[in-house]
Amino acid sequence: MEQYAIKGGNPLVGEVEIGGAKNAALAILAAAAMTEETVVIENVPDLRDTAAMLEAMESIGIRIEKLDRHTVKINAGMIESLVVEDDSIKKIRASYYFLGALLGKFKKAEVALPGGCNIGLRPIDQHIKGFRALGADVRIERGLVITEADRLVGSHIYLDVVTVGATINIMMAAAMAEGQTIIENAAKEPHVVDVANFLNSMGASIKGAGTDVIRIKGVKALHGTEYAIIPDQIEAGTFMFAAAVTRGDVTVKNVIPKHLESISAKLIEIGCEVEESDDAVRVVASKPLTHTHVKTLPYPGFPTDMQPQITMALGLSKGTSIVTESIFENRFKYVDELTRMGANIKVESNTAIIDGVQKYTGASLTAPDLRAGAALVTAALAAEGVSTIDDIKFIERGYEDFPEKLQSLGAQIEKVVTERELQKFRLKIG
Ligand SMILES: CC(=O)N[C@H]1[C@@H](OP(=O)(O)OP(=O)(O)OC[C@H]2O[C@@H](n3ccc(=O)[nH]c3=O)[C@H](O)[C@@H]2O)O[C@H](CO)[C@@H](O)[C@@H]1O
Ligand SMILES: C=C(OP(=O)(O)O)C(=O)O
Repeated sequence: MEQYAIKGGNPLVGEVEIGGAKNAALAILAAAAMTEETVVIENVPDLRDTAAMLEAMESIGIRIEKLDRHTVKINAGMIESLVVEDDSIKKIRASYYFLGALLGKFKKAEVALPGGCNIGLRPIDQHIKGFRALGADVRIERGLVITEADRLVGSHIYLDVVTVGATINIMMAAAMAEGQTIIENAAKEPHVVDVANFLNSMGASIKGAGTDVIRIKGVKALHGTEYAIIPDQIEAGTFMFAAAVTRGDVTVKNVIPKHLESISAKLIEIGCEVEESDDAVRVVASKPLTHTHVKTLPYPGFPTDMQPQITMALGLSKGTSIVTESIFENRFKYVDELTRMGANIKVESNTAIIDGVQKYTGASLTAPDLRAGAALVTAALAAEGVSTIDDIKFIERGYEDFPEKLQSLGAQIEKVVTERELQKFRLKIG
């Protein structure tokens, strides 16, 4: 069984390069199916989720060529099927992007219902509402979402909740619809803007991405492009909090500091120093951490994908903190694991009430999902003693070379497979 073995206690110090944004990459890969021409995408992170997406694309006849670890050449000119039900795709959330992309281009798609992190109900009613508003028929049969249309016609769509997935999906479907589509109450996340920029680089006409009203003028065809994906806000934020809890000094490089503002603001509130430059942010944690309150919100609010990381840090911060999760109803499952490390956290409905403790101690832990898993890794890096973390496949969904990057900052972490390797790790760290 693959595990991370971690000996805590070393402050993380140094510089770390942040990769391309998972949640932008997954949508952009699907959107590359919207032209027969060749698309080259750079800064694609090498993750379990992107591998699953590429595998699913190949399964329907899309040609994929990896030019290097992070650059993918895609040609969907010979697409053979509009049914995406590859086994790998059932595990990931972003499979739903094939619906918008294929419906937009081919007016038909059949895609396995989305998987992804088990953090709440995660309905797709707003995606469906959007496709129907554009004139598509949508039904769910045999575990597939089936959507088709004779023609797609632009429409005025008001989203009932701010949803990243539905905003992007409707934007993709509307990119090749007849006439204008207006999405109101749209999500404003950096990856919404990145997908709009990508589609525009293919000849789409999308304005307003990054605000809550997006206007899309449908075009007849999209063309090939070369495009580089934005840096991952959540990977960067995870390293920033790892610096904070290990009392370290870490510079995250190749980031867009603007995208990290809500994260930087909370780190400053809890006692860290944060220095921004053009494409880097340095976090120095020289003072003891202190309490704060935080509520997850759509961008530019504090991201739900950083909620486990901040809760983990507040568990080690002086005083009482409150974290309110307003996006997903079941995103505190990891608190039981933190409790096993000595944390004093009480969860009531969507709120965690945290009484900071002086230290965590190493324990045998299991990652319940992607970000919770990353938060447990950082908790273990701050803890006294050795921890092991199981189910790291969740963490590998969203973090490329996580142990290696942490090692480069001085962390004692290794991926081990056998009991013997674990024993070797224990002997090595003494
Ligand atoms: C692959 C991907 O990009 N995943 C991200 C995406 O997930 P995902 O696309 O699932 O998240 P959404 O932004 O769509 O969800 C936001 C809220 O809207 C609700 N909702 C959503 C769609 C819908 O049709 N109906 C509905 O009620 C959800 O249950 C949730 O409460 O955005 C989330 C919020 O930033 C992130 O945590 C995920 O990492
Ligand atoms: C929740 C996440 O991913 P997904 O939506 O793919 O499950 C995440 O990236 O934190």
